[in-house]
Amino acid sequence: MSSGANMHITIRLQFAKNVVAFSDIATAVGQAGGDIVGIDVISSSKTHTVRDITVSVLDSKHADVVVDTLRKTTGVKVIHVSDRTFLMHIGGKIEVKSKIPIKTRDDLARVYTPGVARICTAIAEDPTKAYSLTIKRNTVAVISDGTAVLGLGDIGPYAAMPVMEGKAMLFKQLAGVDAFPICLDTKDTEEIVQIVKAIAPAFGGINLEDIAAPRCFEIEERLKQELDIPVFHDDQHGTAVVLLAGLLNALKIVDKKIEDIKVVLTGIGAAGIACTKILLAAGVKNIIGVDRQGAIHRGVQYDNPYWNEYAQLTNPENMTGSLSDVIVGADVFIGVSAPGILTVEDVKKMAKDPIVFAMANPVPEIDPELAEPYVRVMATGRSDYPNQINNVLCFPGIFRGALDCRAIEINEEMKLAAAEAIASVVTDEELSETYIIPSVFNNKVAERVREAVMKAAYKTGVARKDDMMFR
Ligand SMILES: NC(=O)c1ccc[n+]([C@@H]2O[C@H](COP(=O)([O-])OP(=O)(O)OC[C@H]3O[C@@H](n4cnc5c(N)ncnc54)[C@H](O)[C@@H]3O)[C@@H](O)[C@H]2O)c1
Ligand SMILES: O=C(O)C[C@H](O)C(=O)O
Ligand SMILES: [Mg+2]
Repeated sequence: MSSGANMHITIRLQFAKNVVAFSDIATAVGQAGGDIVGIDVISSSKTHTVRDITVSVLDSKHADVVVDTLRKTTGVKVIHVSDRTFLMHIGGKIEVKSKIPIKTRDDLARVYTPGVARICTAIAEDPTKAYSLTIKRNTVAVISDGTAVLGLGDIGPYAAMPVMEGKAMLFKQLAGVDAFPICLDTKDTEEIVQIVKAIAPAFGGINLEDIAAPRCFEIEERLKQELDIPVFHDDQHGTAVVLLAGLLNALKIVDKKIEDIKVVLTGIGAAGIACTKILLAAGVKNIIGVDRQGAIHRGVQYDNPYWNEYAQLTNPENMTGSLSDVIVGADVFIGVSAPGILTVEDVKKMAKDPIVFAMANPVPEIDPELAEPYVRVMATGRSDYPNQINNVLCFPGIFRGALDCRAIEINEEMKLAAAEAIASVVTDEELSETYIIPSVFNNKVAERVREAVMKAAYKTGVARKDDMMFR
């Protein structure tokens, strides 16, 4: 399975009219397995025509096959090939816009010097005014060091930017939150903590993203202690919240109780540890974590201190061995690890009505099409299959709620409330094997999450804004 399902490429071709007809070109594309979904005439002379053809292909390898076929077709010259996804990224995906135009000298004197000085003085006298007089109240920093980007791993801060820009787009579109992507060229915990603290005045919240474990745990802990605005590591808590929402609904379908299930979870990193903790808090008793070298168990001293703690909290029967060994009889598989590590044979060893959440991005632990015949409920992190378990269902709404009540933190109660809110969007009548979790585009999600999170924030005393509605 590729990362580019439904990929479209646009090929600019010049062809000699007296040598080749467009129908020959279409046939060549078809024989190479491509599907022409759009044609634009760019120019035409007596002898030559230039056209852009948009072709649907399976993945980048398949794209090369189609382009090669055209290159070998007599009379055809491939001028260039572009990929629609690449085109969408040219120049980046977001920009800053002013709310008010500066048309006159008078406007200038208000938005800028000298008028702005009065505003600055007011904030200097009362720093809480930063919430009413600056972008702070609606702005979140999306911070990454580029070390655990999707499932691509440590690809660095430049390569991480497109993901962070995408997160900013989602914050804005789904919850009206202005988010700014900041990718740091350092992997040093202390330096990251100091940089984030130093830039915090502009922001009402900090969303940490794609920072590898175990460093991400310390960074988050330190920032939570040292800042008075919410700090939330999306890959840990956003994922955990959405996973719990999906699992609560999937268990209704298979009619199993959360206390009775056996869960096997792969990838004991940022997402895996947080998912495990939320599941334990929600009542799961038997959960076994598996990383590269097998099941995490007591009896080994791990270099990673978080794994030693993990072994204490999980694996009640202290099972050892590989994923294939421990998956026997499991009711639920959760993957937040790497592509293709769960086999069909493994799925066949699971208990009746298996639930498989293969959430590695962009390529899941098992190809849903291979797993499909053997599972009862299948979910992935992807948008091109049903049941997308992705933290995008959580982070816009949870920050919307936290910003609106000016919460000092996002605590456990707020996360559990968010999970229940997401799950509740799917009604009992709607619930089915292919609909356990609402779509990213369901506009009820962010609003429900916001309300539930604010309620929990007021209840737990972390909201700073007076709001009689939630008292
Ligand atoms: N669907 C979602 O919403 C969502 C959210 C967060 C993370 N993810 C995905 O989960 C994965 C992990 O993300 P993370 O932020 O926790 O990264 P991470 O680097 O913190 O952790 C990844 C863990 O997986 C382990 N791992 C790698 N290959 C493995 C293998 N073959 N078998 C067992 N374990 C293996 C690593 O050793 C590490 O402990 C990524 O693919 C990411 O895209 C999905
Ligand atoms: O970015 C996503 O789509 C989900 C998640 O944050 C991930 O890192 O995979
Ligand atoms: Mg992420």
